[in-house]
Amino acid sequence: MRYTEHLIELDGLTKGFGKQEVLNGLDLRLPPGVHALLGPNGAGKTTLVNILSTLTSPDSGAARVLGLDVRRDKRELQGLISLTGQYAAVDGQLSGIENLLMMGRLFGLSRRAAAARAADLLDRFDLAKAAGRRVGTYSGGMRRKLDIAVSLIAHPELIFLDEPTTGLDTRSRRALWEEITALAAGGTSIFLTTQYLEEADVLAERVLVLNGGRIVADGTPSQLKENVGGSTIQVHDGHGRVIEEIPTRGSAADVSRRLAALAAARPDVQVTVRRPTLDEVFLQLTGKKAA
Ligand SMILES: Nc1ncnc2c1ncn2[C@@H]1O[C@H](COP(=O)(O)OP(=O)(O)OP(=O)(O)O)[C@@H](O)[C@H]1O
Repeated sequence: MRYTEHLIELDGLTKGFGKQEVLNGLDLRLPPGVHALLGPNGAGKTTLVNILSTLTSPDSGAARVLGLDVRRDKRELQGLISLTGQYAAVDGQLSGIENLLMMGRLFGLSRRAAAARAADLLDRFDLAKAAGRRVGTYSGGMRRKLDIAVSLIAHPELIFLDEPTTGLDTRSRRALWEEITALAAGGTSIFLTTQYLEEADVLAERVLVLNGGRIVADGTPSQLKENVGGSTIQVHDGHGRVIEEIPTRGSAADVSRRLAALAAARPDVQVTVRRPTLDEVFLQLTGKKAA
């Protein structure tokens, strides 16, 4: 990476709207990689992404992205990042392919490279048939997919994806996951917000949970699961289906006590023990169920 060992650095970052404090003094150091920001509705995920991508100014504190200050070095930073989500600009007057080519050229791809990459992305996101149509005539879902494709056309240092797969069909969601994995393998960092914990689990090296204006958890998916502790004993029926889940504290003593009680009551029952899921981590940290 060009500027610093840190992808994102926050020091005492705050942001509010009127009397409402949304980000309440965030401190963070993130290395390059794929990172997911989780949090209940209204936690401030979009607000943080907007600050990091220079769309919104923080009230106080510092935010550096790729070593650049989001306020002072705004222009330079804008040339190194791309953003998709509710605010990304796709021109409704242009066709799908024209939007892609324009963005590819803006990011410095040759005409030929931009055309090849555009054709590949249109195909992956099932937009090839509509490629020549004005985007103004696209459905909401098609627009969303084009918005994502536009942000992926070049290889910026860092891509922000704000709830990228909300409302996408399964095929497009998988296509996006593959694109993210391929971009990350090529050295592009990704910062995504998501309501889908499975998405964070599959993609992210590091997961951050935002709640009540603060980052309440920060770690790899497995670290977060370990912190929750409590493995669960699953009881299966004769067909291998789980018919009951018995929560435990996760210690050998507690698991064996509960297994002993189960064995005494139902000696022939089949069991497995599973680690906590990211859903359970989220529930414990925020008191809310994920989407
Ligand atoms: N421009 C604005 N003016 C006033 N309030 C705002 C503005 N933008 C966001 N907010 C408020 O700030 C809080 C955080 O909003 P934000 O969109 O960042 O949350 P989020 O975590 O992205 O939520 P969701 O998961 O629902 O998308 C909300 O209470 C929202 O109403």
